[in-house]
Amino acid sequence: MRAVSVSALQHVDCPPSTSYRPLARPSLVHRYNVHRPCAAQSWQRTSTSRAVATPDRATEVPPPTLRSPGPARPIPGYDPDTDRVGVLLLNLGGPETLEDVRPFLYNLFADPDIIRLPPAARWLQPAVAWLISTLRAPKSRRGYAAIGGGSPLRAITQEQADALAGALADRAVPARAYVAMRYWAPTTEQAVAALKADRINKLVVLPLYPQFSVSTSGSSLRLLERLLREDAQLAAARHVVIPSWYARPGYVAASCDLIQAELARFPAEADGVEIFFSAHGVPQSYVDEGDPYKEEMEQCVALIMTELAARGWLRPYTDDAIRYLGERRVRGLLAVPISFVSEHIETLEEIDMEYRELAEEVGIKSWGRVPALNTNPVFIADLADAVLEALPYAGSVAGSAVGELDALLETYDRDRRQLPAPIGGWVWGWTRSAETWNGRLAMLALLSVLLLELVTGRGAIGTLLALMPR
Ligand SMILES: C=CC1=C(C)c2cc3[nH]c(cc4nc(cc5[nH]c(cc1n2)c(C)c5CCC(=O)O)C(CCC(=O)O)=C4C)c(C)c3C=C
Ligand SMILES: [Fe+2]
Repeated sequence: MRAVSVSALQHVDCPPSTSYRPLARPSLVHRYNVHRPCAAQSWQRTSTSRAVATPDRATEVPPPTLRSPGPARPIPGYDPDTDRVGVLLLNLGGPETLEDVRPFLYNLFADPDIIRLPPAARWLQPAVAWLISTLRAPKSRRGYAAIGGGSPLRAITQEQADALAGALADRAVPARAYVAMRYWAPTTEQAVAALKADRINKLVVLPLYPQFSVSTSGSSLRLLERLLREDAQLAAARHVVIPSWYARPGYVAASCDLIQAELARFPAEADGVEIFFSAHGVPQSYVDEGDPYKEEMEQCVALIMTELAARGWLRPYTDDAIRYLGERRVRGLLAVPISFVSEHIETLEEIDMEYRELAEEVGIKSWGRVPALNTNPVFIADLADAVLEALPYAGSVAGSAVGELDALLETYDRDRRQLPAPIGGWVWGWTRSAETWNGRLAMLALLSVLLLELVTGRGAIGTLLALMPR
C-alpha cells in the first residue's frame, strides 16, 4: 500500500477564481470534444483523503500508446495538388547567452501584454521596460548561468518543430514547421519571412502553450496578426489558429505517462508521495478582465488528475505550499510543471534547484520532477492530429470583413495597442539597437524637459533662453 496524492502549487500567486468571466469564443475556434473534466474542486484545499493502493511496480508504467498511421486516405481540408501547408509554432524565446539576457528582458517588458500601463502612460513603456530589465538582469543572469549559460528553449522548440513535421509526413501531409519566438530569435518577423519565401498558402498557427493566456499566446497572436495583415501574399493565405489544447486526450495521456514514470522512480520506502503542479502565474487583473488562463489551468489539472485516478494511482487533494507539506511530515514530493511543454529556466533552475533545496530543508526526503514533454512521441503525435483536425477550418485573413484571427483577437484586445519592435543585442552603427537607445535617450530628455517645466513653471524654450548667457 502506497499513498499518493496531489497538491497544486503555483510559484506565482494564483488569484482566486471568484471574479473570472468566461470568454466568448469566436466560431472559428476549434472546440475539442473530449471527456469532461472532473469538478474543479479538486484544485481547492478541501479533500484530504489520500491513501490508495498502487499497482505492482513492474506494471506501474505502461508503454506510451502511440497511434500508428493508417492507410492513405483523403485528408479533410488538405488538397495535395494546391496546398502548401505550414505549421507555425509560437513560443516565448529565451536568451541564448548571458549577454542576451538584458535585451531579452527588455523585449519582454516592452510588451504591453506583459507590463500593462494605463493609456495615458503608454508612451513610457520603453523607459519602464529599460528600467525593469536593467534591474532584473543580474538575478536573471544568475539563473541562466546556473542552467548552463542560456535558455534551452530555441533548441527544444526546433526539435519539436522537426518532430511535428515528421509526424505530419507520416500522416501523408507534407508540411513545414516554423518557429516564431515572441521575445528572441528566431523572431516572429523572421518566421513570417520564411513562410512567405516558401509560398505557404495554408497555415496552422499553434501556440506552444497548452492553456491560453493574453500574456503568452495572446501576445504572440497579436503580433502575428499585424505581420500577416501587412503582407498581401500572407493575408491572402488561409489560416487557422488552435488557441489552446490542454484538453486534448493525447496531451493529457502523455503528461500522465511522464508522471507515472517519475512516480515509479521514488524509492519504495517513500510512502506518502505528494504531487504538486507548478504553473506560471498571471496578475489577478488579467483574470478579472477575461483571461481564461486560470480556468483552463484548473481544468487541465483536473483532467490529468482524473486520468491518473482512472489509472488507479491516486485520489486527489490539493495544497499550496512545500513548507506546509513539510510541516505535515510529507516525505516524498513530485513536482509537475504544467503550463509549458519544454524544459526552461523555471524547471531547470527554480524547481530543480530552489524548490528541491526548500523541500530538503523542510524534511522532504524524496524528491522528483516530471520532465517537460519536449518531443515526447505521444505528445507530438497528438499535436499532429490537432493540426490535421484544424486544417478544414483554415480561412483567409483578408477574405472576410472580420478575419478569423481578428475575431479571435477581438475577444481580448479591443484597444489594439501598438507593439514595440523587438531588439537584439547591441550592434554598433545605424541599427535597430541604436534607434532603440536613441529612443530611450529621447524619452529621458523629454521627461527631463517636462520635469523642468513642472519645477520652473516655464516652457522648455523659455527655460533654455533664461539659462543662456546674455
Ligand atoms: C504559460 C506560461 C507563462 C506565462 C503565463 C507567463 C507570464 C508572465 N511572465 C512574466 C515574466 C517573465 N517570464 C520570464 C520567462 C519565462 N516565462 C515563461 C512562461 C510564461 N510566462 C517561460 C517558459 C519563461 C522562461 C524562458 C526561458 O528562457 O527558459 C521571465 C524571464 C526569466 C526570469 O528573469 O526569471 C520574466 C521576467 C510576466 C510578467 C508574466 C505575466 C504577465
Ligand atoms: Fe513568463
